[in-house]
Amino acid sequence: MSLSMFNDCLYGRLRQQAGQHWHDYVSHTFVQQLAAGTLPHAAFQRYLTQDYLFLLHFARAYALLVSKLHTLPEMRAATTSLNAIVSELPLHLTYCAQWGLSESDIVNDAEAPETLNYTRYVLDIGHSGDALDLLAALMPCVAGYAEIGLGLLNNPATVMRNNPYAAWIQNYGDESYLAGVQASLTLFENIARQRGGESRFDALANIFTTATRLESAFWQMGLNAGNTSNALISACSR
Ligand SMILES: Cc1ncc(C[n+]2csc(CCO)c2C)c(N)n1
Repeated sequence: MSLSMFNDCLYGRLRQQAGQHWHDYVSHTFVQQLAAGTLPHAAFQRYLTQDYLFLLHFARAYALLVSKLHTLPEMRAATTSLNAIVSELPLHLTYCAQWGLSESDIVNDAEAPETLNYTRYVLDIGHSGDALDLLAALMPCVAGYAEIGLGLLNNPATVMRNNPYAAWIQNYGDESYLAGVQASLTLFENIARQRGGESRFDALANIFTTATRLESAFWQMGLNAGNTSNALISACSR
């Protein structure tokens, strides 16, 4: 699999039209600092904790997608993604433990506005729209992380030795993970063909770009927590 998979078909056109918003998401300062190994510990911890809460709701969005599909192969494809997220959640807790975060720290943390905004937006699109609308809201997350992971792994400037975030970077370039992304892209293109994707381009672009902006806001939430003055404020209020 190569980065060219991101240029084709409806997905490629949606990614293209998102323009600067897409660029802001995939090359966010959070991602750059992660690649350099310079991201503050507090920023990554905040991101990881909120990501667990994010993934819980994302799994619900995939469950909603299953209910909006009509054929068994499509339902199977969406169920595979749902299962991948649900089975990744305990692994996420193990990973968090290495960063000094216990399960109760994570589960009891209040959802950040950025987490609420993003996940409930996706669920709202799912409830008010059809399977294609929902997939347009899900794709920036699914395919964007693969693009970020592959981009970092293929970039000679990425620091992999003595980088505390190397395992995270490696994970998003993993073959089995990328196969899952490919399956989601295929499902998206099939549903787009069935449900008049081209004639709905503007509405889908709006959804896709909104989800992309919410991804950037999610990175920014993590980055803000690593900001020294913010870290001091949150330490004082504990
Ligand atoms: C904020 C945020 N955005 C995207 C992902 C990545 N991600 C979440 S579910 C999924 C597909 C199934 O594994 C992928 C790629 C994340 N973890 N957190």
